[in-house]
Amino acid sequence: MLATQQIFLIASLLCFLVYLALVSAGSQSLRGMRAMRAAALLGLLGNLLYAFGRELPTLLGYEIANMAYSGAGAALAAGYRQLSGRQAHVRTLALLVAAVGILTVVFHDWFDSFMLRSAVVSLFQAGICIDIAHSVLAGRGEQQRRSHGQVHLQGPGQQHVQRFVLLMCVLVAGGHGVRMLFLLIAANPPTSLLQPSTASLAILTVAALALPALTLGGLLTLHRHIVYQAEYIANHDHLTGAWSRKAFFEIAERETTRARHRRQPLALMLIDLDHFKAINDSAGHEAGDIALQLVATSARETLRAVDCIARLGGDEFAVLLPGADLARASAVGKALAEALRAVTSTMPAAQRRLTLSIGATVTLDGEPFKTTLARADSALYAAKSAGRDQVIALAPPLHVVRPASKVSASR
Ligand SMILES: Nc1nc2c(ncn2[C@@H]2O[C@H](COP(=O)(O)OP(=O)(O)OP(=O)(O)O)[C@@H](O)[C@H]2O)c(=O)[nH]1
Repeated sequence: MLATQQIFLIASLLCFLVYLALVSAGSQSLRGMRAMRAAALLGLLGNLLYAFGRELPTLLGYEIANMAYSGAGAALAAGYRQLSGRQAHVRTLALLVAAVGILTVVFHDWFDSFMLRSAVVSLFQAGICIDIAHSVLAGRGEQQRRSHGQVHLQGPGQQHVQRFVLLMCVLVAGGHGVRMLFLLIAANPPTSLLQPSTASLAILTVAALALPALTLGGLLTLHRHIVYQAEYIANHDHLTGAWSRKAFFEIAERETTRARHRRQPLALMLIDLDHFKAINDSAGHEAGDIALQLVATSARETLRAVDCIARLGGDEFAVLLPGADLARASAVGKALAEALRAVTSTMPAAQRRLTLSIGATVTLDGEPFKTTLARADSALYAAKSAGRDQVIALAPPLHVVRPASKVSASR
C-alpha cells in the first residue's frame, strides 16, 4: 500500500470519527453545527477519493476529490464564522468552491499545469485558514464582552481550543505558502501531488490531517458553547438575564470570603419593586415582565462589571457590591432608582409608576452571609414601611445609618 494512501485513509477515519462525535453531540439548533457536520462529511469523501485516486477515474479521483476538499474547507469557514457570531456568507463561499473546481479542471484537462493548479488550491485553502483564524479571534472578543463580570463561566479549556485552532490555521496557511515557494524555486518541481518525494509526503500529511484537526477544533468549540449555554441557563434568570437565586448564594459566599481575606468591605442591596402586583393587575402580566426586565437593564447600566445582580424571586433582586461601603451602596441604590426613572419616563403609564424600595448593608467581618442578608432584609422592610420609593442603609450592628432618606418625592 502506498504511504499517501495510508495518510488519506487515516484522515478519512479521523473525519468519520469527528462526524460521529458531531452527530452524537445533538443540538441541531446550535449555530455552526450543520456546517461542521458538512465539513466532516466532505472531508471524509475527499480523503477517501484521494486515497483511491489511482484506482478511480480522474474525474472522481482528482476533480471531484478536489471539489470535496474545497467544499470541506468552505464549510469549515462557514461553521467557524457562525460559531463566532459572524455572517456565514454561504453563497460567496459556494461560488469560491465552484471557481476553484472550474480552475482545477481547466489547469488539468485543457491547459495542464501542476503549478497553476497548486497555486489555485493553495491560495484558496490559505484564505480559508486566514478566515477561520479571523473568526476565532473575533469570537474571542465576543466572548469577553459576553462574559463581562461572569468570568468563572469561561474555563481555560476554551482558550486551549482557540489556540489549537489558531495553530492549525498558521500551520496549514504557512504550509501552503512554503509549498508555493518550493514549487517556484525547486530545480525539478514535482508534476503531481502523488509523486513519491519527502516534500510531497509532508505537504500531503499536513493537508490531509488539517481537515479532521480543524473539524475537531470546531467540535470542541461547539462543545464549549453547549456547556456554556447549559451553565448560563442554570445560573441565570431567563426573564431578566440576572443571576439566578442559586448562583447568587454561591457568588455571595465567595465574595464574603474574598472580602474577608482582602480586608475590603462588601455591600449588599435588596431591591423590591413597589406595588408590583398593581402593575400586573392593571396592565397585565406582560407589562409586569417588562418592568422586571427594565430593573435588570437599569441595574446593568448603573453597576460595575465586578458587581453582581440576581433575581431572588418574584419582584425581588439582590445586588452585591464588592469593595463598596455603606455610603457607596446608598449612592448606587439612588443611582439605580434614577436610572430606572430615566428609562421609564417615556413608557406607558403602568411602567411610569415604577419605583423601587432598597435596603442596603455591608458585611461585618466574620459574620455568616445569611446574617448580612437578614440585615439587608430589615433595611428593605424599613424602606417599605417608611412609604416605599427610597433607599435605607443599615450598618452592622443593626442600627439605621441613613434614616428613611427619600430618593425622590413619590409621584
Ligand atoms: N409579571 C410577573 N409578575 C410576577 C412574576 N413573579 C412574581 N410576580 C408577581 O409579583 C407580585 C409580587 O407582589 P408583592 O411583592 O407581594 O407585592 P407588591 O405589589 O410589589 O407590593 P409591595 O412589595 O408591598 O410594594 C405578585 O403579584 C406576583 O404574581 C413574574 O415573573 N412576572
